[in-house]
Amino acid sequence: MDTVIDAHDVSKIYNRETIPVYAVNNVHLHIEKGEFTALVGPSGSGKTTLLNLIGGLDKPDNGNVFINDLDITKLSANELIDFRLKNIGFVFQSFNLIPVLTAKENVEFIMLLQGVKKSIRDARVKQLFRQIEMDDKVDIRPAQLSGGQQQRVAVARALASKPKFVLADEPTANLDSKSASNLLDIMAKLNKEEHITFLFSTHDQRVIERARRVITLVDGRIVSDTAAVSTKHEKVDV
Ligand SMILES: Nc1ncnc2c1ncn2[C@@H]1O[C@H](COP(=O)(O)OP(=O)(O)OP(=O)(O)O)[C@@H](O)[C@H]1O
Repeated sequence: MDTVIDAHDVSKIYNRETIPVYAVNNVHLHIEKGEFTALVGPSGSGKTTLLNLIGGLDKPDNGNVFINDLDITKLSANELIDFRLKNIGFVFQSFNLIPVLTAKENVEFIMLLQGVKKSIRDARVKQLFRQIEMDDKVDIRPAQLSGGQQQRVAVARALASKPKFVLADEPTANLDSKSASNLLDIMAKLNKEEHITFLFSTHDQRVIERARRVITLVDGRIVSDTAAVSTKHEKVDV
């Protein structure tokens, strides 16, 4: 098995000095290459905090986060920035595209920061826009795109530097059901055909139904971990 994410006994405690909040509480989580996994749970159960710890956007108070065997909790702030840029794709609830850039420029941006040469950038952008089925929208700015189209561009941007995995925090929260379903189709296709690993948090039942593994958090702890077998879900060890 090819483990991409190994969160080991990870905790994040807010307000330690007053009334402590155990946002993530002794969590162990393994994600293998090629997974399509949903993180679910009530509001405030720690989904965003856990994704931020795995993505190196925040540091745990206890425990370690290994990404392909590298303990990212040991990296300095600058090393983490570089590591994230090369290894992790992020998709946010609110799309977070840069408004003054076109769709193509948004997708190209990280490759420009990495000094990727133009011919390679152009080929990658072309391939990504084909994959998100938006070849005809490359030169359009985010404000002229629908929410669903903006989120598809955000997925393309997340994939631009060929990350080891994509973290998506409530990617369909701001989408109507047709756009949400379309986004899921594209993510599922990228997962199936390109073996892209996705870990996403969601409240959306339609998204949960599409996941192949569903991990439930309550009060910062994993309370269930189920693997889908065709349309059924089968319990696995937590
Ligand atoms: N910066 C912070 N300072 C203090 N408490 C925080 C902070 N961020 C999150 N929390 C608390 O940590 C807990 C987990 O929050 P988190 O945002 O991770 O939950 P969530 O499952 O993503 O919620 P939602 O589904 O509403 O987005 C909550 O009790 C929240 O109030």
